[in-house]
Amino acid sequence: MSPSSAPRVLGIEGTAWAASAAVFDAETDDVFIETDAYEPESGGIHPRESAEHMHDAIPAVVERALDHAHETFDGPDSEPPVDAVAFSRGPGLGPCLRTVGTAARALSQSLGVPLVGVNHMVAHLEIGRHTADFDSPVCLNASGANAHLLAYRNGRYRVLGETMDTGVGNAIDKFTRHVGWSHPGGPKVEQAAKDGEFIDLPYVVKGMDFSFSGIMSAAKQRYDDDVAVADICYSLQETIFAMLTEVSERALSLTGSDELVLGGGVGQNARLREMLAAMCDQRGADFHAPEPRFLRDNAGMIAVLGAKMYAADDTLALEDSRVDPNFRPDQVPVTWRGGSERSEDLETASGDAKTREQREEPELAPGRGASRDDQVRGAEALVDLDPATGRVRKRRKPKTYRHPTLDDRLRRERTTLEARLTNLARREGVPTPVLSDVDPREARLELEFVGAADLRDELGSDRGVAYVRDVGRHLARLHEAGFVHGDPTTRNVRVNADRTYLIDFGLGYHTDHIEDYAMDLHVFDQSLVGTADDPEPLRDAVREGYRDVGDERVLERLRDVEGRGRYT
Ligand SMILES: C[C@@H](O)[C@H](NC(=O)OP(=O)(O)OC[C@H]1O[C@@H](n2cnc3c(N)ncnc32)[C@H](O)[C@@H]1O)C(=O)O
Ligand SMILES: Nc1ncnc2c1ncn2[C@@H]1O[C@H](COP(=O)(O)OP(=O)(O)OP(=O)(O)O)[C@@H](O)[C@H]1O
Ligand SMILES: [Fe+2]
Repeated sequence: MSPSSAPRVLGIEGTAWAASAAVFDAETDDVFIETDAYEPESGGIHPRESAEHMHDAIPAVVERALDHAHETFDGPDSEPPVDAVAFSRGPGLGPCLRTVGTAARALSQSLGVPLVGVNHMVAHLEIGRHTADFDSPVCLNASGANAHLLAYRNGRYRVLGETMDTGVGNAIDKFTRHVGWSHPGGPKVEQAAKDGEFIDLPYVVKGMDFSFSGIMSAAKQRYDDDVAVADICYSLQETIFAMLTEVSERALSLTGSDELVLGGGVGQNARLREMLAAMCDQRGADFHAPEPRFLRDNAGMIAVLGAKMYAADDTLALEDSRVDPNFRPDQVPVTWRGGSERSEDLETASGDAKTREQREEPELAPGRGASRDDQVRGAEALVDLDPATGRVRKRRKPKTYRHPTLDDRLRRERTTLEARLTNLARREGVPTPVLSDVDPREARLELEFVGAADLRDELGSDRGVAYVRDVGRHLARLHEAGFVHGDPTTRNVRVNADRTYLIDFGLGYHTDHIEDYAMDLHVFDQSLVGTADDPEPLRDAVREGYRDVGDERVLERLRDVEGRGRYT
């Protein structure tokens, strides 16, 4: 029997705190959700307690979902009221996942319908794509145990950037535990932030990766130093959410996408949504956040993605249905996109996106005439080419989503750093644009125009591998000299027939830590994965180039960075 094209699917979720069951009917687009939340009496989530909660609560929520399925089913009584059972296979807490996996297997057998194993993080993304009716958005997952940026490319959701330590919700919850507030802390911080004023806290982004450990220790320290808790909450939100918004903008800029969706429990925060909406508005992109019941953990998103997977025949044999606490979104072969799914829309939508990108981001080419067209919009800056002088003027414009104090600080600091490190890199033998003027107060630079194209657009050319090898050598030279680029992406490299230039050093800094050097390579690696059709030979090439000049220990550390499961 071939899968129904408008299936009805029962979903079960239980990765951490939400014991949840849902029924999705693809025909009516109706999603019925029943959730029983685990609320720890003290501290954070205890894996064993929450598994017990799953054990006690799952049967009841499943029963209510099944009742609903029966009530809304107009087929014969002899047939099951759903076509498949979908469940969260991971990531999540092992004991919880196993409880839910067992329930899902039993149910699929007793109903006599196939089992579908859903990646929880991909479900957070797909529910946004489903409710927005977007085609190929960048997705910001802002949940408790995770925080990452995903974009679809060649059959997978690629991780463009992610937290280097804890998930965003967990970071906030750790602060509120320190203050003595009960779990979950996110809503309490949102409430307390209403009466706060801005104080400086560490702001850490590395390309499209980011880290919360510095800001969380600083926040706890401020609390111990008697700084008003409202001010800390307000500033935590302003800083953390600005980081997430900035990396989202960078992902839009790098991929050329003009659609952003939000997923995850922290997405219920109004200030985060406001910032993302303002950023998208400022750059002419579309933003969508699903309704709150689809943002926090819920079985509705599992049922919706389960239905897409079921329609694509992507079901699991019982013996292959093991759960996986470290299940990464980029491990999932995406079977349900393209092909049958809205292929016409796919074409039109990507066509539109291209037109928009061409309008906003015309190729920079010297001597192309019409000055108004010679403007490129990066994630941070507007870059104008003056055809008369062959120079570019780069201006970091104020970002309306950011608190003005933070915005001012970042734009000035980065402009100063960019000027200094661009020159320093050239002294180390790395081709960079010659600087003719810098004005930190106005966050403005004047630079030589370099290269004929962005590396992003030349990755598939004959010289792609050679360019990338150059980048490996260049990064090694910077690291040998004691600093990092900070944002080495395929858009921050300009190339022509005989040179490979590094540009945009605004996120660079001096450091002698191997970890920072490895991170620099990791950022470039992720941008290759996000922008190349065939990234593997290029990933090898950057390592080869690095090995020519740099320290082998950095490459060893890079393997370490890649191997880290970041589900803490
Ligand atoms: C693997 C899975 O178990 C895990 N689930 C999870 O983290 O639950 P989720 O519902 O997506 O997010 C819960 C987090 O969302 C935060 N949160 C809830 N409401 C919030 C608000 N208004 N502002 C900020 N954070 C909020 C909570 O503090 C908590 O840390 C995940 O998706 O990472
Ligand atoms: N000196 C230059 N010569 C030629 N092209 C340049 C130069 N500087 C910038 N560009 C072009 O403008 C684009 C954006 O510049 P840049 O990366 O400096 O801005 P940004 O806003 O910091 O970008 P992002 O943060 O997205 O990397 C580059 O990808 C490149 O195409
Ligand atoms: Fe989640």
